[in-house]
Amino acid sequence: MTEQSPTPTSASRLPEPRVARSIADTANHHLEIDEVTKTFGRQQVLKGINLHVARGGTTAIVGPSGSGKTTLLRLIAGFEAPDTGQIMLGGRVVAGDTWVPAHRRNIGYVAQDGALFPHLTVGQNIAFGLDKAHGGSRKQIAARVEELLDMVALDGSYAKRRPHELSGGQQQRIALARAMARRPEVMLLDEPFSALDAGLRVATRRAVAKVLAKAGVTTILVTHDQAEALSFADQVAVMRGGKLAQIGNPFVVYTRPADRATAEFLGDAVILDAWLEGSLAMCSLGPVPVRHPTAQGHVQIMLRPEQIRIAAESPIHGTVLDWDYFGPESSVRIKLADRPWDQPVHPGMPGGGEIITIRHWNAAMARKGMDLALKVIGEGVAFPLGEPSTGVSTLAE
Ligand SMILES: Nc1ncnc2c1ncn2[C@@H]1O[C@H](COP(=O)(O)OP(=O)(O)OP(=O)(O)O)[C@@H](O)[C@H]1O
Repeated sequence: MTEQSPTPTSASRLPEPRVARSIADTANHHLEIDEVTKTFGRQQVLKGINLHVARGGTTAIVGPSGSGKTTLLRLIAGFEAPDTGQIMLGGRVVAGDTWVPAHRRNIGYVAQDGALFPHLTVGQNIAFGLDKAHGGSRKQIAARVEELLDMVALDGSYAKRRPHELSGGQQQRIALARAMARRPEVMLLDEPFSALDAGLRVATRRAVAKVLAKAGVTTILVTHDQAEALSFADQVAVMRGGKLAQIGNPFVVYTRPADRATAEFLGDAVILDAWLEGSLAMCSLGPVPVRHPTAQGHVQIMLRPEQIRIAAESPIHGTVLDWDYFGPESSVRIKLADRPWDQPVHPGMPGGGEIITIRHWNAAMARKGMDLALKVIGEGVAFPLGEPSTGVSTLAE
């Protein structure tokens, strides 16, 4: 192979990435948000949102604080009106040329703190969610409250308790029961688990997901917790600065993020300079295959830390700098060896020596100063040079 200079296929030449509106087929859309914008004062909070949600599907909107997630949820609920664009529910325009008020949209809403009425019992809180059509006699209301309690896996005796006599997770389940009382077709969950501690959070999230899936309710969860988004939803929409940067299934957005900022937001990322020809990137971890590269030449390649394994033998080496022990795994900081591969050197290519962080289950494998052989599993993702980093969760230094 002869030495080549970098070709001018750089970031500036690349078209704006197109973000598909949905991963579902068009016929199955329950909620359709098209070109929606919203400005508060002089701040444009939503800058042209396109998102389609399948009937009965679960979409997580994930993004940093202030990116516009709650605003979008409030527009769907009908608490705010978009400046431009259109929102359709079940094929009917609810915001745009016509306006359907919140109470006529058949949408349930659960807020971060559940917002239960402290002076009412659990039963009264849930019954509050029943309108006249679903209410009926006292006996019928009591039966429906019990049914809703059962739906969220709490027995009927809870109806007499007051909210302060419940755990945080139980309060959130009551808030969900109240929101389910009118049999909504769509449920909007605005960070409903964020006030719960880690263990309760996972259990409550599972319980809520089960209830909603069983009832076939189309669900949108807003969260700034990437792990929660990836585990809860069948479609993840990544929001940044009032735009959706990527929409895809959890596996795709995690393993093939559309850009560097999305990669870093969704989890730890090892990012290295690389030289890409065709679908093979040369970097300090050796040759790494890249699927559907959007750039060539000098790029940055992204790998998830779990893709970098300690091998019995490999031409790629690194020295352990230090590590953090987390019980089931350790996070190991490694300085890669200088120029570990026998390939032509391209201008702008690293000569090795970068510091990366990987994870390993066996802390004994990683002592300071130890020389480790490394190999890469799976494919990397190439980003054109010059993509800004969010500065979040970057493991490569
Ligand atoms: N009613 C309002 N009036 C003025 N500004 C608002 C209003 N609602 C939201 N904003 C602003 O819009 C921006 C986006 O807010 P939003 O609550 O939608 O973000 P978010 O992504 O949900 O954030 P967080 O994760 O912190 O809840 C923020 O800068 C916020 O201050």
